[in-house]
Amino acid sequence: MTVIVLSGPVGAGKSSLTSILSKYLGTKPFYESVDDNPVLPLFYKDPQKYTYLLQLFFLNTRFHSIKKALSDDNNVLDRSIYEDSLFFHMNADIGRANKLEIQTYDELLDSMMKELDRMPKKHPDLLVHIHVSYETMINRIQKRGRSYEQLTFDPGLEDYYKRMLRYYHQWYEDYDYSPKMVLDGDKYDFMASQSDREEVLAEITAKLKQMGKLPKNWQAGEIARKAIEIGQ
Ligand SMILES: Nc1ncnc2c1ncn2[C@@H]1O[C@H](COP(=O)(O)OP(=O)(O)OP(=O)(O)O)[C@@H](O)[C@H]1O
Ligand SMILES: Nc1nc(=O)c2ncn([C@H]3C[C@H](O)[C@@H](CO)O3)c2[nH]1
Repeated sequence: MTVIVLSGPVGAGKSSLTSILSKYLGTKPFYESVDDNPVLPLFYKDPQKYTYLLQLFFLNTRFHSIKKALSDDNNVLDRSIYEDSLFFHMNADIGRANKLEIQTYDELLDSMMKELDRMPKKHPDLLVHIHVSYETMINRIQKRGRSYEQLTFDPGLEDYYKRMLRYYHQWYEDYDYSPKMVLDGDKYDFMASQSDREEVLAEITAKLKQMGKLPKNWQAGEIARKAIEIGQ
């Protein structure tokens, strides 16, 4: 099997699909640190003050989970380490980090990536990017309901999220660490529609098959079929 990373902006559906896909493929899910992240609410309240600390927190937790995930050739990861850099530089571009912080962060990330050279695998086998429009993103953020991510909490988040979508567009175009594919997150409701869920899983497994990363006779067994059922 293989290491798959899901990418995409806030609320795109990465955690949800990580759960579905890992059950479907019978692999282990690795989630981003959100509910146990003490810095995240502080950041949304005062981004100017907490950008740097939040980035270090994410880099640290992501690095630990990547090391675990890449030493076992059988996982699905919710977000990539490459997106940490996207977030940091996006925040730096709006004046939330100074030159020294930028330089220190970039050097630290570089050293961490070099450290990964010693792992059995450095990059994922496949990046699955979930593309969403601004409208979908906002709907999903509202649906999930984390208070500090809402536009009512900070109207400035509208610009922040629109900027994020632009940065993600360019980031995905430039990404070349592994094969990649994009899913239309506006079109597929893999949370409520069983046929959408089946289509999304079929797209991913077709890509893995084409890459030779699925065993030749791989068939969705009993447990995999359960992952397709809504409510599982
Ligand atoms: N394709 C989809 N169709 C409908 N609802 C979805 C879809 N994907 C996710 N959702 C819903 O949108 C919300 C956000 O999803 P999720 O938490 O998986 O996003 P995420 O990309 O992991 O976000 P973040 O980067 O902020 O952690 C959840 O309420 C989830 O149920
Ligand atoms: N500033 C910042 N830098 C990151 O590296 C980063 N990674 C994730 N996040 C935010 C987005 C969601 O609110 C929430 C869950 O993804 O955490 C980040 N925010």
